[in-house]
Amino acid sequence: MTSAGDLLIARPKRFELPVWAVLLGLLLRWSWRAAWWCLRHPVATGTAALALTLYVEYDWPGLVVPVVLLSAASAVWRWRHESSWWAWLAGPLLGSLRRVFVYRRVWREAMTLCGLAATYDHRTVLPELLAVRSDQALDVLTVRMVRGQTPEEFQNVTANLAYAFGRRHARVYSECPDEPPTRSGRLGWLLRAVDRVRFRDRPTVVYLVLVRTDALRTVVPPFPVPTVPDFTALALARREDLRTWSLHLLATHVLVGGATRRGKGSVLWSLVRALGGGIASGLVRLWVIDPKGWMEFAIGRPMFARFACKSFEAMADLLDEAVEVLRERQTRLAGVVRVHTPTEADPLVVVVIDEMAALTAYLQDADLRKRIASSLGLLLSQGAGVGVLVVAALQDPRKEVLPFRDLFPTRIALGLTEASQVDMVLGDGARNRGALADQMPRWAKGVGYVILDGTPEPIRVRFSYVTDDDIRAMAVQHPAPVDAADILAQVGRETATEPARVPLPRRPSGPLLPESLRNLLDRDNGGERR
Ligand SMILES: Nc1ncnc2c1ncn2[C@@H]1O[C@H](COP(=O)(O)OP(=O)(O)OP(=O)(O)O)[C@@H](O)[C@H]1O
Repeated sequence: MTSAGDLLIARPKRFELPVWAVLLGLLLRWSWRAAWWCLRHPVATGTAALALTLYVEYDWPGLVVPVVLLSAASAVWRWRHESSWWAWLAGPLLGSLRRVFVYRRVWREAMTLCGLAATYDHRTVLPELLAVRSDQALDVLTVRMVRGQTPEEFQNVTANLAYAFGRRHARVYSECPDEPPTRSGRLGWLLRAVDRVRFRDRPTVVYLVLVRTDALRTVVPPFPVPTVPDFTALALARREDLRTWSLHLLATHVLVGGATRRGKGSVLWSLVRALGGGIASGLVRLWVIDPKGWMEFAIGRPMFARFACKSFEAMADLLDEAVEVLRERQTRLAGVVRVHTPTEADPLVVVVIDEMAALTAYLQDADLRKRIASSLGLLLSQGAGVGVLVVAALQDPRKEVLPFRDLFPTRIALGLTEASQVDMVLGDGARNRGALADQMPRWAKGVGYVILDGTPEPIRVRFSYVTDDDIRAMAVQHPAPVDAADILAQVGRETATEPARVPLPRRPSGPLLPESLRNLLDRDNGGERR
């Protein structure tokens, strides 16, 4: 049995330091820290040293005069070239101030409460805030993750991070959200070398983008119509960072998902507008299907090479003819090119379908529905490479409604009604990565999420709002050529009145007899067995 008297208590030996040694140690420690801080912040240190020298030499005028001169120079710079002023002066300055006075102050609390702090060796380890870069609308925080963390852990708490820093919108990127600029000129090689270091792949950091000023709150006016559209960059929307979001239309199909009255029309009309110059020159042919019957597209009719809006047979015919164009091009281009290049002789055919579910799910005529489904399946699986593209809008993105959802490589999600629909439109995990399309406020008409080429993270954009008057003006300025419908010698079919819808065959009315009995009666009457 062990008693208290048997226990051996071991105490570490304590050295008593004289007070002067303690004070000297503290002094050395703080001096080392101050020197290290100055080395890490050369601009702030240099500015402070300069200000001190000027003050000592010239008293107050030595400080006031340079401040006034620098402010005037800055104002002129901003007036003459605002973007470079933001990139080189205001952005870095504002970023440094916000880093110290906004983010560093609440960093520990925010990281801990958002569940991003880890514990190692009985110590709390936090993600490290490396840098903050600001522009007119956004703050981009470069954050070094704790060892063992992945960008997904940050993406899963994107909304928490936004609110933790007092913002409504945030996005987490695993790679630098900015692209390296194109450098040319005499010093281009040097700048390119610097960019290679600046934009190097950094798997240990994530980029947290916080929206400071929501640039998408105001309506975006229509973009100018280029004379020759660049099919790889059609300007359609404004991004959160005030840049223009451009659609890469070449060799892709586009799906626009959005609940009713969320602005699907503005996406389609922004696209039609961006293609305007090509419509008039014959470089693009728009084949438009509007199952809502004249509701959405009728005022732009002069711009369309083909238009079907009243009968579903005409819509099915239009799609069949698009398949014919596809087949003809496949035969002609096989072994010659891999991707069709639009020319006036061989234009890009864009089949625009508003409310696609009307053709794929709500159409009652089962035969017609099957016919439409088979044409759409062919167009979506084989049309992109030969320049027969489909741009479709729909409200309900479920598989039952749109079985070909996965055949659309480019997808746009406007305001949706359910969280699950976001991933249905943009792909698995898009909502976790920040596409909160189901939480759009009422004012956010025409606001949506898109996925940029090459990055898995979605960005928020607002499509330009093309009014009815703009559409009328476009129809006058950019009408389709008179022979626009004549791609496969089909002149006149669509300009002719659409065929009246043939009524569905009805079952002969009569006594409700069982099938077997009716067969027996038919046989007795000399009729054929059913
Ligand atoms: N980009 C936009 N900017 C501002 N307001 C817009 C924008 N797009 C649409 N709106 C507004 O939202 C309303 C609905 O737009 P739109 O008809 O395009 O929606 P939709 O999704 O096509 O509707 P539906 O489901 O009925 O087809 C418009 O009347 C317009 O006032």
